[in-house]
Amino acid sequence: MAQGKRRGPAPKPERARALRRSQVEASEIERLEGLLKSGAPASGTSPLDLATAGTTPNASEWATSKAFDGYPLSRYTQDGLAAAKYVQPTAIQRAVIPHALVGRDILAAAKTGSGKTLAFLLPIFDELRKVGPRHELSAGVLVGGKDVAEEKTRVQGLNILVTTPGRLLQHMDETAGFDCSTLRTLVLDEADRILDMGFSAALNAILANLPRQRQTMLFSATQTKSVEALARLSLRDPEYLAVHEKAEAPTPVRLQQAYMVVNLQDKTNILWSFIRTHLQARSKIIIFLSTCKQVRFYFELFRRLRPGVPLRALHGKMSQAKRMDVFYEFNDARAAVLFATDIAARGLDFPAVHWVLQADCPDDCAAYIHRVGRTARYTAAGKGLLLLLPSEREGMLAALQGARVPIRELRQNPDKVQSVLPAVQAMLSKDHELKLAAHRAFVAYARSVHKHGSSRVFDAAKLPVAEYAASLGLLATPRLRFVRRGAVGDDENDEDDEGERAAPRAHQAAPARPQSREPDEPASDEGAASDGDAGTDDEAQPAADSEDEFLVVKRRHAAEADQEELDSQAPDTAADNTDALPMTTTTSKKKKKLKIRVDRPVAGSAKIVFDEEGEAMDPLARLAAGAGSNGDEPATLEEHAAALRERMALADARDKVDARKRRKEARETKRAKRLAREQSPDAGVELGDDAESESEDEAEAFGGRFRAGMVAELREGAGAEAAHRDMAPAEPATLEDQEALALRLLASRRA
Ligand SMILES: Nc1ncnc2c1ncn2[C@@H]1O[C@H](COP(=O)(O)OP(=O)(O)OP(=O)(O)O)[C@@H](O)[C@H]1O
Repeated sequence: MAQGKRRGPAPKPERARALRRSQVEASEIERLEGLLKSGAPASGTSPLDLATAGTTPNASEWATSKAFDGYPLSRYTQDGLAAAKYVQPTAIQRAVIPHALVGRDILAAAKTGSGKTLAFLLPIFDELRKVGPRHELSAGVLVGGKDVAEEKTRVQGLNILVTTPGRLLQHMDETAGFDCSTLRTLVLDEADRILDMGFSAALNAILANLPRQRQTMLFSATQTKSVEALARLSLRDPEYLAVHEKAEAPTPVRLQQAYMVVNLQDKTNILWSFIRTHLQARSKIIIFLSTCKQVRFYFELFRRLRPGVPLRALHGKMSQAKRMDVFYEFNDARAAVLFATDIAARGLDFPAVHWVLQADCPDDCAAYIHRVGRTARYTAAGKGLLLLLPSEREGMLAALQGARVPIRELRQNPDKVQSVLPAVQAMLSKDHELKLAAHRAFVAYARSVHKHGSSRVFDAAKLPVAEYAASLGLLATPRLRFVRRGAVGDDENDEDDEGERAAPRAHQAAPARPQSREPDEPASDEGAASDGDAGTDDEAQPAADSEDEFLVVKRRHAAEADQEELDSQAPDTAADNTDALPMTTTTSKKKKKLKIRVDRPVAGSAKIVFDEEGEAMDPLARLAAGAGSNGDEPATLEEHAAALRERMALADARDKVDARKRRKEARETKRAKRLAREQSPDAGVELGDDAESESEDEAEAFGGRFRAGMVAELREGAGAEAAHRDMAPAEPATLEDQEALALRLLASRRA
């Protein structure tokens, strides 16, 4: 068999395929480049304005396309868009993409949830096409909270780099060989925030290190003067594309916004009630608080109280890995509550968030807009509720009105506000960690307000600190060392040696416990409440009713008359009047019914309850553990504690009088004995022994023990007063005496 002449190795099939692919890609790039050159929008115009209604542009008029497939994007990018079901670009995308594709610098602003991310990602992806069709992509995310040493080994030669300014600067400074000289496109998302956070110096340093020939794009949802200044510094002949500039409001159209004026000390009840009343609707809720410590406290507290919905917490003190976990968990949840600081206020795109509750007033209007923008994203609807203290109302509303934010006043339906404070206090009394968390939350919040100074919105001097402490379950108000005397709260603040003083009663009335999880409700997978079932008393703890019954509409101002009705939130039409009722946490009827009877033992029995370790249980802890075991419980633990304190003071006074009387009697007895001895030597010995046992020292000691007895009573609960009175005159000396006393004590309690 004749052998043919060998002409070298035949091309392998893969090689042939690769060759064909690169030829196809090369010709595709050429075609797209041609389109980009011929159909680019004129500089200074917005493609949105160029678009003519109802007409389909031809290929060379791609700049006005209303569909992604009309843009000169590579086949890979088009396939990706189709796979992700992105068909029509949003307004900001239509405005930005045509300019961005031809490499222009851009300063863009659009409302939250309007699709800014894709507006800058698409041009980046297509830029990579130009880098080289056979290029293998490498991408990196550099953010704080990760292992920087490990990052240093991986940051070389990245094609796409997503980073925070601080971390980028760190790598520029510290990572040998970290090279940005090939950078072609720089995108700064949330540009205003970068500047707010004091990163302008860092940013200037970064810009100085980047190649001058680059495309730079700045995006933000709220355009500020500082962003414009940054644009002047870093952009070349930029396109200013603010697509919602002429919109009636700076917030999404499908967002319903309301505010409610509340007292600081009512927030715990309101938060609890809000969560409980939105259970049935299986809502996804984000609750914004000012500080990490508040987030921690409410998360830890509420998960122990088991509201019947998964709870999550997100704040800046968490590791990056934990943050990511929480992000995905909340992302995937159908119904959940996320307690968060402003770390979750910007850029995060959680799907289907129904409610954003700003429990603490945001720093400013921009912060408000970003926070509330976590709901009503893209075409979804959503609701936002802002809680304002009376002192914050004027300043914040003026700022919101100045920015044309359509917000109207609601007030809480007092029948739907559930008082959870008794349970909170009970929890704290037995859970040291939680008490510590409450203490820290209190100080952190006060500090956060204090740091604002006396601004138009925040007024530290007007904070009802003692009531607030009580509302976090603290029986004493933590000392605020950073507050000058009298600036926050009253002067007593600094006087207590322990750094604490007794808090006045919280602004709450009747008791109610958190409702137990209903059988069909999902358990909070953050861990069960440590004290078992939190109670099922339906009367004291209304069931999770219709979510909207919690809020009722206040009479609207004339200017708000045209605003879309929020009447679904106002089943109680009788409540539709301007004069909001003062905040009450339950009806006076309930208050009366459940009022504590200080002359009766706790829950009908003053018997001492021991825990598993054999320790006598604190009555507050006992109430927490057994709350709801019967319907005859005291009104509130706070009332209970106050009553006991009062009784202790009374008993203490009585004790002193008794002790004085006994000392006097002892002296008189002594004198009588001495006289008798002097008169009758036979009687002396016996009487003398008795006199020894009733020395003044012992009388003092008795007084001491009696006070200890009152402390014990505070521990045991109400109802032991009579027993202590009985006990007073005859302190038992022997075991038998003690047994006899114990029997008397028990008998008096049963009576
Ligand atoms: N053209 C589109 N078609 C369908 N969905 C889109 C489109 N563009 C964006 N989205 C979706 O809209 C949501 C919001 O987009 P994105 O996160 O980009 O908003 P944003 O303007 O950056 O908001 P923020 O300012 O709050 O960060 C995302 O879930 C995104 O997938």
